[in-house]
Amino acid sequence: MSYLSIEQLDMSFTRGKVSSQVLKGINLRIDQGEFLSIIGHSGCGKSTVLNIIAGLLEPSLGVVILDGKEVSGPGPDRGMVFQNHSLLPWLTVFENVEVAVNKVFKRSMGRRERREWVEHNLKLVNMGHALHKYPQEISGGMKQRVGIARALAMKPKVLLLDEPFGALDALTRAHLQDEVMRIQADLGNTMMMITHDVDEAVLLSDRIVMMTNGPSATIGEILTVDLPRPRDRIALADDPEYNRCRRAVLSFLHDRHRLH
Ligand SMILES: Nc1ncnc2c1ncn2[C@@H]1O[C@H](COP(=O)(O)OP(=O)(O)OP(=O)(O)O)[C@@H](O)[C@H]1O
Repeated sequence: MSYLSIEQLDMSFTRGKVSSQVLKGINLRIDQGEFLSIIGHSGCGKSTVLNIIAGLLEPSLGVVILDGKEVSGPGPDRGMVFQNHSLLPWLTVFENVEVAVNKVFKRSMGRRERREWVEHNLKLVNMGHALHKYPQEISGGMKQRVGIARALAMKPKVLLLDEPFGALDALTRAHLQDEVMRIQADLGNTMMMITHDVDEAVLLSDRIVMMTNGPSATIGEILTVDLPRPRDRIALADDPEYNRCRRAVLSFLHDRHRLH
């Protein structure tokens, strides 16, 4: 059985008497430790898929099963990272992560152990130097690091990343992509990421899920990225398999499923 499976998912939003179908017949199976990206044109329903897995939205039809258990609401077994950091401005970097850790591990970890765990996770994303800074005192990339640390600190079974690097400049983005790859290699996390960036999808993913345009969007194709890890962005620029994958995604998005 797959670690995470999405079975026959349909989603419609209803306003008044008008109902619009956003997703139709989404089926997906994800293995433990896999890195999966979802790519597709704006508005096709990528965030809706992620929000259903997170338990923030209830699907009109179908189920999500994580580690043998049906998803029926939000929970700490699914960590989320959003494009725009969602840190609490009145708490320090340390406290932002601590709030989540206290919520999940108040009973199972002692006070000191929890504090060490918060620090450990912030060090993991190279934020050990800024524990007592407030969100407004750190850069956008640093805020995203804290968001990632906070999600990881809950020891989620799957990490859901909704365009986590979308608001960052190219250099910061590259640094964070490398860090996420390093963390995933170290910890073996199962990750699902939404992106609009073809290079990012190919660099990070084991598989890329390409969605058709809405309404009633579904999975058009799934591409397996057969590149060894660790992956080096510079070396991959001339790699035939890297370029084959890149072309396949670009062709899906721009030739076969262009927006009219
Ligand atoms: N709560 C909601 N109520 C009504 N319609 C919604 C709701 N959430 C999303 N939609 C609609 O569902 C469709 C898919 O939205 P979604 O945000 O999932 O797309 P997306 O692929 O993530 O877009 P983008 O790439 O621009 O972030 C859109 O047409 C959107 O307007």
